[in-house]
Amino acid sequence: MRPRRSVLYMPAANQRAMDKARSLDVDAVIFDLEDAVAPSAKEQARAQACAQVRAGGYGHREVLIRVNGLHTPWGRSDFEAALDARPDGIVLPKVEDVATLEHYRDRMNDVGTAIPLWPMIETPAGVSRVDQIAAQDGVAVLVMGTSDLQKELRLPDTPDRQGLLYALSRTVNAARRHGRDVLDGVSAVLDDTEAFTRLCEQGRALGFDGKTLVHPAQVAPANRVFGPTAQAVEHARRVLAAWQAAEREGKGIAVLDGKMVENLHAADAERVVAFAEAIAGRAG
Ligand SMILES: CC(C)(COP(=O)(O)OP(=O)(O)OC[C@H]1O[C@@H](n2cnc3c(N)ncnc32)[C@H](O)[C@@H]1OP(=O)(O)O)[C@@H](O)C(=O)NCCC(=O)NCCSC(=O)C[C@H](O)C(=O)O
Ligand SMILES: [Mg+2]
Repeated sequence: MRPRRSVLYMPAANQRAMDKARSLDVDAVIFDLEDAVAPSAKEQARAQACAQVRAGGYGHREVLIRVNGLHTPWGRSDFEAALDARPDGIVLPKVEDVATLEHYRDRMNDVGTAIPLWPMIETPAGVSRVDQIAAQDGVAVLVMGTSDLQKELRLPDTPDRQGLLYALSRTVNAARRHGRDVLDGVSAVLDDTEAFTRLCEQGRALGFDGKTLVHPAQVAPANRVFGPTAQAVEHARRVLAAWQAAEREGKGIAVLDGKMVENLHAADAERVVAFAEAIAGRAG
């Protein structure tokens, strides 16, 4: 199990941010070559992102590169350079169909490499085809691009994200159906921890594994909300103990604190404990 509670973007043109990420308590970092980089800085950013991946030093953190789309002047060269640098994953913006993913996969086959793909769902077409996208070999994580999607859908910027709920839930459903992780989109709120925490809680309630972030101040709230609480871990351990005791007695069902415990509760508890152990191992 891989914790992906906090996944921080940074512009690959910003050397200082990429250096700083080595000391942040994030689960993953994304060096962005797409929207956070001005056209005039694209080539330099690409070279810096790849150099940073090669230099390493990010410890337990997954390191990813977000490339520009295939329809842009930089997309193909970004992908080639990323394949060469071998990050832990490649984030693909605005994926709308299976053919796009096949192109990337064919290219990886050509050069005999396989790097996990993290397609972004951030257009109406992407939302409509998200199940087919999630089903593709090589896809590890689905990433919501809520800023682009909000723009495409012409949605007002409301704190409850009402207009996005269909796309968010549809994407979570597709991810779960095909066994992928799924990340919520970014928030531009940098100076209001309470408001940002509420957004994380909404994402957690919708079923996301974690949130994509744009600033170090967002890391701690995301880790807190998307990680299991100490009480949840303690409860999960008790559920497992009760279930194992029932199994030893040849029973297919247990009772704990006046509540029925079935196989599915035990499986969920196992996942919570494994998640907590993965986070603890990561910290160590
Ligand atoms: C938003 C920012 C431009 C703000 O930057 P800045 O003014 O430098 O912030 P601070 O002065 O508060 O920074 C304090 C220190 O933290 C470092 N820092 C800041 N941001 C990051 C970061 N993202 N990663 C790592 N480190 C960061 C600063 O360097 C300061 O360090 P120090 O000097 O040592 O004290 C900036 O936060 C920023 O650029 N954020 C990322 C923006 C980004 O990548 N956007 C693209 C991805 S989101 C997207 O595209 C949406 C998606 O596609 C969709 O459609 O939804
Ligand atoms: Mg976007």
